[in-house]
Amino acid sequence: MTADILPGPDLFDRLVAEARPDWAAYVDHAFVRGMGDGTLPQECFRHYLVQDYLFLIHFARAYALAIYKGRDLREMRSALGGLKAILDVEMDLHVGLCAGWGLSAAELEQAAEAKATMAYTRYVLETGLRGDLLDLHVALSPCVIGYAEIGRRLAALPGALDESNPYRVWIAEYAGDTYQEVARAARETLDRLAADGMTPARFPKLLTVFRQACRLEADFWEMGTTLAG
Ligand SMILES: Cc1ncc(C[n+]2csc(CCO)c2C)c(N)n1
Repeated sequence: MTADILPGPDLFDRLVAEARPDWAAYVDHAFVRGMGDGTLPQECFRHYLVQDYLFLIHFARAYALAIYKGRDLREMRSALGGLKAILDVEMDLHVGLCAGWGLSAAELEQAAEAKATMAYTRYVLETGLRGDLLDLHVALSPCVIGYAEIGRRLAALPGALDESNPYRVWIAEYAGDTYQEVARAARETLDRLAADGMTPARFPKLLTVFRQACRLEADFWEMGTTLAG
């Protein structure tokens, strides 16, 4: 390794360390706390679920873009795995969760996209379009890895997983081993890409993308909290 190449490991931790206020505003948003103690108004959660359905569709498109941006078959197949997981598994899980909250598939399909959903998803897609695979994965990382941290934090709160908390299914899903493993793999992907010739000059640019994505995640919670369209 030459002196001007930063080591790959722990890129995600370094981004979080440099973006603390934005990260904290996202993972500790009032919407999140309201899920933990069960006080979040249920109409806020329903609004969030509908917008998250639209969000996941664009998220799938971002993984499709990651296939295109892959530099070899290994990277392309890895992104294909993420795309298939969303289209074949996550979307069905989400539609099932929505059904439990009284939201029909037709309702989801007809919903108008809120501005916060548009802003966040298009920012991620645009970052990936103009940049390389590392830019795209950094833009995706607050979403993929952030939800694992939120799930873990909430599950550790007393009573969060009790029968009486209407949000226990959501919390258990993200705190569960399957999702924690998805987040661990996303960290590994970042480290692998960063180890592949990332220069020190690159870090501030990636940090800008990371901070922006954290702010847009916080805006997504805010949209749910205020029922904004
Ligand atoms: C606004 C918002 N941010 C993050 C996630 C979490 N998430 C996004 S895609 C996906 C599947 C990864 O394979 C998961 C778990 C979400 N649902 N909504």
